[in-house]
Amino acid sequence: MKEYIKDQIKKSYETKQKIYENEELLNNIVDVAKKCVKLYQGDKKTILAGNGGSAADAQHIAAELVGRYGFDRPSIPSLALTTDTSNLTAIGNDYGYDHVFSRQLEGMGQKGDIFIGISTSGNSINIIKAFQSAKLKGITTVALVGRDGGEMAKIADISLIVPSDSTPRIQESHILIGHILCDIIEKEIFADGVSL
Ligand SMILES: O=C(CO)[C@@H](O)[C@H](O)[C@H](O)[C@H](O)COP(=O)(O)O
Ligand SMILES: [Zn+2]
Repeated sequence: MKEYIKDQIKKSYETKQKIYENEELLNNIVDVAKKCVKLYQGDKKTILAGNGGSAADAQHIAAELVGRYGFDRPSIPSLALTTDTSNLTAIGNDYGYDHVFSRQLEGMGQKGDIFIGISTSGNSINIIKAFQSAKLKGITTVALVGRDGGEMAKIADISLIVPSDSTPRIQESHILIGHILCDIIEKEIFADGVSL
């Protein structure tokens, strides 16, 4: 049993090691961080969504920005589309589950916002539909995905593809990337910044 646990931990840090060595992915994280920092000056926001574990990641990241990540500072606007059960059930019931995020994005997204869709497969239809709505509204799309990036990576403005085929390992890396983004955004806006 202990060997099995150690093997799981090893697989997790091996995935993170691959991210550490992936210059393209690191450059894309820098790109997303810079764009998110600019949002604050323009009174715009990050919007996030995902299904299952990725829904938890979406609201976790939004809460780090609206609340605080590492130190006290003014709130940074961010919205997770996974938290309002009235919206989710009404839209799901009346239009279908595929529309639960796109409909909210149409209502609450503004030109200039950034939408981060989180999916391990890159193929969740409700996120793909939200990307399509985002494009129509002039909202930048970021695919935080895994595997081959799926359909989401094909249509997103920027793709952060975790190099793994394992759903849990991808999710663990997604929250690592989410935390790094929150850390940079917070420091760039309200502290001395980091050297990007
Ligand atoms: O957390 C997990 C599995 O680790 C699950 O809840 C998982 O997120 C769900 O099956 C999702 O529906 C998977 O969707 P996606 O990552 O392919 O977009
Ligand atoms: Zn999970």
